[in-house]
Amino acid sequence: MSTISIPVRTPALTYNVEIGSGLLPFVGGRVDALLDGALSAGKAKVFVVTSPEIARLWAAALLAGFPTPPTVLSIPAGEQYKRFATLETLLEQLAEGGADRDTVLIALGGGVIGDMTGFLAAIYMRGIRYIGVPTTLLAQVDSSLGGKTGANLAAGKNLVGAFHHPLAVYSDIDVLATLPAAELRAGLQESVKAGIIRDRALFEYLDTHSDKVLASDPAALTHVVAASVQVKADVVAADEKESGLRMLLNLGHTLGHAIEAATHYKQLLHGEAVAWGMLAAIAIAKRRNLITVDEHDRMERVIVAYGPLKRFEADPAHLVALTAKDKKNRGGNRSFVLPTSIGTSAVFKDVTLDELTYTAERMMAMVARDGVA
Ligand SMILES: NC(=O)c1ccc[n+]([C@@H]2O[C@H](COP(=O)([O-])OP(=O)(O)OC[C@H]3O[C@@H](n4cnc5c(N)ncnc54)[C@H](O)[C@@H]3O)[C@@H](O)[C@H]2O)c1
Ligand SMILES: O=C(O)C(=O)C[C@@H](O)[C@H](O)[C@H](O)COP(=O)(O)O
Ligand SMILES: [Zn+2]
Repeated sequence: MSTISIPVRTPALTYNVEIGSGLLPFVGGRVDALLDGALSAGKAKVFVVTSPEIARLWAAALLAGFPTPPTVLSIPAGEQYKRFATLETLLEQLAEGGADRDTVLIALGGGVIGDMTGFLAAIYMRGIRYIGVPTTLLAQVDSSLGGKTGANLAAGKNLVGAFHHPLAVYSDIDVLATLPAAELRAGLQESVKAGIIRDRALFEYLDTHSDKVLASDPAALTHVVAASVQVKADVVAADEKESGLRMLLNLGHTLGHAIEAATHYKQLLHGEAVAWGMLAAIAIAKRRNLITVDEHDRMERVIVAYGPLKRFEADPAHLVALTAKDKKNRGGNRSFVLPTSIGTSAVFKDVTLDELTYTAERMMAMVARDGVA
């Protein structure tokens, strides 16, 4: 089996994101080796956190590779469960199951499972280790690395959490075969984002290979996952805690997160909300002459190609009001990520309420006109 390993370098540790087909049955052995044989020696317990549907599809292949059977904890699927109530249930289950400071958690699932398992690992006994086994395209290209973990509040997206990196990430491209098409498309919007902010070659690839990518061609998906992970690994290495450069990974998220909160995390997938947020951001960039009309139209075409852009209900003024909760805001100023070309971007602290209102109203007009039911 040939795999690609991409290191994520942080001040405290360096870990690898391993990407390949047929990786799942080998994860147990790799984790045991990473822990110097602690699993086979019975010195560390493993808890796999997942959801019933993912467990049905992929848990057997993962569990078979462990020297001793891990305990499986299951939570319902969906963004609306990325909440404290779910975490509390899991924390009690860890304690009842005898998890201790040597325990290792495995996140088997998409970004919701990954963000919550990472947060569990950050707070259980003040911090234990975890491993990512991402099963959605979104989690493979973005959420499984970088150490942002957390949960949502009614007031806003990801308003609680901790920076806590995994020990390693194992991305098996084969698991994407069972992913619903809408989830694949939503995840690919984070790759489009990575291309727009920092990697023109990735953007061009997504533009010119959309047929193969959307048909889940394994070679095409492997390329997209590896290139997206490289973008994120480079950004995280330069700015782990998001004091500057890392904000670029938030392109489309200022309004995207506002849409998710306004719709109570129920109407759109995260990547679908980010797609609308990116359309809004490129509209501001065009209006400011940061990008040419041609660049704008090409970005718009690629975002739409990886759509469909789903309809949702929200009041533009409410969306703008929700951006006040954005974690990137500092000293009363909003930080807004805008592209400056295809493959470059910057953080702007002078985006006005008028610009936000213009773009939110324009976006809601597009939702009404072009949004897919
Ligand atoms: N921490 C980060 O850096 C970061 C980055 C991007 C997104 N996120 C977060 O990630 C979350 C979105 O993640 P997501 O898009 O993976 O959604 P998700 O975790 O909700 O998973 C999507 C759906 O796909 C199902 N599923 C997962 N794998 C499957 C498979 N292989 N086959 C069939 N079904 C499968 C899940 O059960 C779920 O119903 C959001 O909460 C977002 O905020 C975090
Ligand atoms: O890793 C990052 O940094 C990102 O911003 C990646 C985003 O795709 C992701 O949705 C992240 O969860 C957003 O984090 P937040 O800090 O804006 O809540
Ligand atoms: Zn995101």
